[in-house]
Amino acid sequence: MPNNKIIVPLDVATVEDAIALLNQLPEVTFWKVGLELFTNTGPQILEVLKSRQKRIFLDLKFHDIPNTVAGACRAASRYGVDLLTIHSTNGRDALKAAAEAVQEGASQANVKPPKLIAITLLTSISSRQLASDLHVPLELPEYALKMALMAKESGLDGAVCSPQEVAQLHQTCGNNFLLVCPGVRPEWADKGDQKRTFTPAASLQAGANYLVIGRPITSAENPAIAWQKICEEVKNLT
Ligand SMILES: O=C(O)c1cc(=O)[nH]c(=O)n1[C@@H]1O[C@H](COP(=O)(O)O)[C@@H](O)[C@H]1O
Repeated sequence: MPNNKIIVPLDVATVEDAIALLNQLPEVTFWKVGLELFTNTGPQILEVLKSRQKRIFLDLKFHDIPNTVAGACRAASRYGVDLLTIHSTNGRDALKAAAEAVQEGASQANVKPPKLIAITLLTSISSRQLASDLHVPLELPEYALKMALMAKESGLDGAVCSPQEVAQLHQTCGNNFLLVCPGVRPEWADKGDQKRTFTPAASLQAGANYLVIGRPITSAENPAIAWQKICEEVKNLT
């Protein structure tokens, strides 16, 4: 079912608001808990999601020195979530340390280790900003690919990338490297702060394993109808 490939972020401030979304969207099987909700309320929402048999993407985007990143990944892996993020710009040493720490944390808690995936380049950054703000002299697709390859070589399970780069990453990194794409916008939705977008159908056709789609659904006047429209768009895609 293609709609099992859509992850909806709980980008809200309170557990009550998160539960309201869960109730409005009972068909969503995979939810993302990110910085806003986790910083406000801690791990409480993870238990709510587990009690409803939902899959969980814990998107805490760790970025620090190897020892600190490893400690954070070890701790996060004890929650028994399905996906966990760190930034590829942590560098190779931290990525390797994080990959090991994920296994340690999960085995300490006797849970399945999460798939550890690295942000290649945030989907809110344009080619121009990559050059002018981040002072990266490479072309954006080449930079994203290099970040994904470093993550793969460091033992990570996959990467987060924009759908505009996913075909190239899929071709180079292979079928076993998980590719998760935010920056997904149906034709009828506002882009907001997202710069490198594709539609849901085009993102899946380009090879994304999962799509992260937030505001087009969660900020819609009727989230259930927005969800249905997106499911309709992707229904014939595998
Ligand atoms: O790691 C992420 O999920 C992420 C990486 C990235 O490069 N861009 C990005 O938008 N995200 C997340 O994906 C979600 C996108 O939400 P919408 O822009 O509302 O669809 C947000 O929760 C972001 O935190």
